[in-house]
Amino acid sequence: MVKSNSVYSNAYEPSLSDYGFLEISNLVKSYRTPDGGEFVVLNGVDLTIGEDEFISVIGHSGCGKSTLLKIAAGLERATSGSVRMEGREIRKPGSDRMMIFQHYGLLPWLTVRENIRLAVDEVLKNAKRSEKISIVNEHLAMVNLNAAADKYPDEISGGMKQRVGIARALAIRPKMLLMDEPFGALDALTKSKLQKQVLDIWESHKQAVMMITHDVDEAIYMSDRIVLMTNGPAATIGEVLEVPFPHPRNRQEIRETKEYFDLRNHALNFLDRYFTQDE
Ligand SMILES: Nc1ncnc2c1ncn2[C@@H]1O[C@H](COP(=O)(O)OP(=O)(O)OP(=O)(O)O)[C@@H](O)[C@H]1O
Repeated sequence: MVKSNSVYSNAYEPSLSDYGFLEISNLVKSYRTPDGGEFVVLNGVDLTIGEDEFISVIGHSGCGKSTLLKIAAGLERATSGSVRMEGREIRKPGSDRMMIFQHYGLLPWLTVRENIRLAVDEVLKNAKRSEKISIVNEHLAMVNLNAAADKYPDEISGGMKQRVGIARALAIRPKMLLMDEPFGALDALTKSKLQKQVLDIWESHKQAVMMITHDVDEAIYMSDRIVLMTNGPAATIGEVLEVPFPHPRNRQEIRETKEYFDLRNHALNFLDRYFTQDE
């Protein structure tokens, strides 16, 4: 059931009950071209994600990573094949899945607090006012944004905006987080702090996560498995690597291990191979 061609697949063995939460089967996505032809973006993607599993997806630009994430979010439909969450076909966006984008997606005319509150209002329609206020406050505190709660997005830094996006996504307690290069626009220090913060939150809440990244170190530090995509058009999953480090992880400590070095080189060599094919 688990697609894993990895040389590392014996290093970390999650139990079978971890699997089957999100199931992507034989997924094909193509677009009509202006001349009436067909442009196949994804061809035959099979992937199963556990309900508390953190998956990273890496691949060269244009291979269809965002398309895959959008299909899982219900923002795009597959051309054929299926994407099921807890056995039900995903056909449209739902509050059980939340997306976090690289470019924040905040509403500029609402304050930090109001941006989070809006999502809570939309999803937890029947909750009491006091309950909603306390959920917003809890999530503001979780990402250390109490002091910025009444500021507008253009009054805060990129890292803070991304924290608002994360708090907003988490506040509605989705079963799955879909993150499209969530740290891509941040400076190195902010990125590292926020990666740790997201991992801390994930370790205490344990949702399914699918995160697109271009950063192999980020993928190894954060995820349980790393999905390596082949190049497009007609991209598919080339390999799935198991990350053999238990959570919580210490970034410095794991970096000094041979397993880290081998895993990193394996992923980079895979990407180099595909890059070279393109040249
Ligand atoms: N609505 C659309 N109509 C036609 N082609 C599309 C559409 N959306 C995406 N594509 C094409 O699908 C391919 C995959 O795009 P996608 O954004 O999923 O790639 P990606 O791997 O996420 O890229 P990047 O890493 O650069 O963000 C690209 O060639 C893109 O031009």
